[in-house]
Amino acid sequence: MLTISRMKAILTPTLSAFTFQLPKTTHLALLTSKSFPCNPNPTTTLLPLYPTTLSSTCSIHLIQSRDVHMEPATLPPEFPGEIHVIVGPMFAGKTTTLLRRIQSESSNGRSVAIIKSNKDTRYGLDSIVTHDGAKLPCLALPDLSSFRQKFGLDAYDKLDVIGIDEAQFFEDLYDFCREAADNDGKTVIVAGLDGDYLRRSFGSVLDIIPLADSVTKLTSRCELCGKRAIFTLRKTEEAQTELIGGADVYMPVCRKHYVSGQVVMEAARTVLESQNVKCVSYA
Ligand SMILES: Nc1ncnc2c1ncn2[C@@H]1O[C@H](COP(=O)(O)OP(=O)(O)O)[C@@H](O)[C@H]1O
Ligand SMILES: Cc1cn([C@H]2C[C@H](O)[C@@H](COP(=O)(O)O)O2)c(=O)[nH]c1=O
Ligand SMILES: [Zn+2]
Repeated sequence: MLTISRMKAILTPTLSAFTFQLPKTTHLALLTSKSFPCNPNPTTTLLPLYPTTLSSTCSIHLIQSRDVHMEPATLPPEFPGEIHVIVGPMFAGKTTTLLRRIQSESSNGRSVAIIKSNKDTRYGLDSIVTHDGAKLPCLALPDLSSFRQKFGLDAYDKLDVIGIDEAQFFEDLYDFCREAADNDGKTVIVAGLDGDYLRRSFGSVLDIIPLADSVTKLTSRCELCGKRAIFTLRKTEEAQTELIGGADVYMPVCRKHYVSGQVVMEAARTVLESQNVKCVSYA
């Protein structure tokens, strides 16, 4: 087991970024359960070497620096990044908030870029557009892992802030955000739906909450009563999770109208489904 002082010693970056070197006169030994059969911990452990206290049945291998081979360690950047998450139902102002934050970062002299999913082709692929018509240029991509390559490696290095809209459509959201903030020092601002039309967790948006510096949940106005809307009701009978659309397909609703609306829509979907099944069985 690692003591606090040993953990501090390991975490204190007196080591180079790419090599893990032990001085030749080290009093540390890398012991595994194989080389040290009486070790109660079966995993590889860094332990102090105190030969006098060890049982004579144990064989010990003192590994000198030239023998140690470890994967290159990546130290955090000098200025670590940040992750800010904006969630809420449709029409809550997520894209508007993202645009404002990006514009404000840009006017503070920071270099910015916005990514959206190429699944949403409603307003073309070269800009993100709010339900009010405000827009900013963006890159529409199938996944986030292709961003560095598409944006250009040099341009990526110079980038300070990355905005991601429609985050629910990106499967690799977690890895991208972690790497961009932890390793590359970027500020990442993520906007997306926390829940789908059935109020189930949507894509990987909720997975990045543990990585986030801040989480903002926005609300809209219920289209049926004007109260605070926290859910998105799908007005059509389609049942698949992903269905691109705007006010023609969805409306923001309060809890009461979600529950009553969902009962009506579920009943309609069930009727349509049973009719489809009949059609298929007659065919
Ligand atoms: N029921 C609605 N139907 C259409 N537009 C709406 C509705 N409710 C609000 N809006 C408009 O949508 C704007 C928010 O748009 P946007 O930022 O694109 O939201 P989000 O990204 O959360 O879907 C609001 O400022 C408002 O003008
Ligand atoms: C609820 C819900 C939404 N979608 C789609 C519909 C829109 O194309 C986007 C959300 O856009 P917005 O910027 O938040 O207005 O997501 C979906 O595919 N499935 C759903 O359940
Ligand atoms: Zn309502």
